[in-house]
Amino acid sequence: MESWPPGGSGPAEAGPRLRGLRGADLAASASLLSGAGAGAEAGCSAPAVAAVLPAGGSGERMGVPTPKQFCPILERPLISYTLQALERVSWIKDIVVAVTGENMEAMKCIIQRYQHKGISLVESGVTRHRSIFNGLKALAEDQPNCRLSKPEVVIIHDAVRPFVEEDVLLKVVTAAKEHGAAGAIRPLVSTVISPSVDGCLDHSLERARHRASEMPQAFLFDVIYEAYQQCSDYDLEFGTECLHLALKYCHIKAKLIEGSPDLWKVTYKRDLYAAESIIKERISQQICVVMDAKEDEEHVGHRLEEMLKNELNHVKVTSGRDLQQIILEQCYNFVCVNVMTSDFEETQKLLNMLEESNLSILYPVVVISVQFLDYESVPFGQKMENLMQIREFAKEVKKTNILLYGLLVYYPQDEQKLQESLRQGATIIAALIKERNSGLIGQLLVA
Ligand SMILES: Nc1ccn([C@@H]2O[C@H](COP(=O)(O)OP(=O)(O)OP(=O)(O)O)[C@@H](O)[C@H]2O)c(=O)n1
Ligand SMILES: O=C(CO)[C@H](O)[C@H](O)COP(=O)(O)O
Repeated sequence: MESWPPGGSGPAEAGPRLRGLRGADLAASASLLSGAGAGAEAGCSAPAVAAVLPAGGSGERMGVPTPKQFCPILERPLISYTLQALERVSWIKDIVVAVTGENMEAMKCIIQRYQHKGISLVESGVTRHRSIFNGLKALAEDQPNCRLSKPEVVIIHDAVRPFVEEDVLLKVVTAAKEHGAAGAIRPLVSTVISPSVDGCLDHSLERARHRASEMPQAFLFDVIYEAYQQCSDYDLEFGTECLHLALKYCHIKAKLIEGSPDLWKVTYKRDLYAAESIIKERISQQICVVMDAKEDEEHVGHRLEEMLKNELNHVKVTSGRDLQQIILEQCYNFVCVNVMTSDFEETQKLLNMLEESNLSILYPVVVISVQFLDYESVPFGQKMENLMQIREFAKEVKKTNILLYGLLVYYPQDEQKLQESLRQGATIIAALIKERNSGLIGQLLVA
């Protein structure tokens, strides 16, 4: 049988006390965990994996009335981003979310509105540990009315850490299968010191020898469930570390896995701004340019596309020849360049397609309709009258989370001036996409 890691350093250290499972033969790749791929053919078993998300806190440190897991980022509650991050991992079978009775209905609405799948809800407890314990009970077979099946490995992840990636989940699950428990860590940013009762420094820890414990963490289910069953009321009330419970009650030394900086826990108000910036940056990496004219190296629309490519060199600019495919690839930014006409026919076609695709359920989609201000072709007044319709279109599509903006690019005869207009246009497009400001929808900006 193929062992893991491939070419690894022999058998694992002494296993967890409760192990009795499959020893060091690990399901250790995503394909293996989803039951496909070479490892599966070789006969290694993929562990059944579930996740528990504590989401029953009140977010006191954030200082706003809404618990932070329900605070909106780009108009979508924070917890929905975390659910999205977990549910896209195909080998996580069940996700149990612990929320307060008071927020149960709100949570159901979030699940429905953002089309989350495979989520079960349980009532949270008065502390984080109690909420996690309730989540675990929903997965344990010894509980009455248990509808879910007991996983071999359970991931525990805070609902307020939205940027968890599949690779770190895979690492903690793989390590948990081998060691019984595993958790993500980060280097300490500040030195940890211990004050004495009189408020003076008692001692300080050597920063390089300590780490911050983050999430996700993963455990053999039997290990962590037993730890919670055994642990004291004091632990349930004041404890902050699940890995510690596994150590204290099951003698499991968790494997520590280096995590990425994005794993941090949204705690203070400024963290919401940071999370919003990260999300905006992630969805602004690709722009699709749709044109109403045939391909022609010379025409002004093509020159604008080239300008976008040159000015925004960190962004992928694609042409919208295969729009369906681009929508499927989850591009959230569209520039509709109208060279031939001064109406919104082409823009409307694009908007219809976007609405049908449901692309904007999770993120606001930006559409910028570009027109050229060429005074010679159509009388200016008439053109403006047509263009002002953008206000109504923008109001309408905002309901489906599409942000529509207009951009008029001055098109003079003078080559140098035209070049400057196109550069300005590219800068405005970049700013609209980066900011996703819903206050500017329906505006006709001029480059
Ligand atoms: N009784 C509790 C307390 C906390 N949590 C959850 O545990 C995670 C991490 O806890 P923390 O950041 O401390 O959240 P809060 O307790 O909400 O924040 P604060 O300590 O600022 O009040 C959050 O997803 C939070 O909702 C929970 O499920 N049940
Ligand atoms: O980082 C963690 C390690 O387990 C936990 O998320 C953290 O300890 C939660 O504690 P608190 O609820 O006090 O913020």
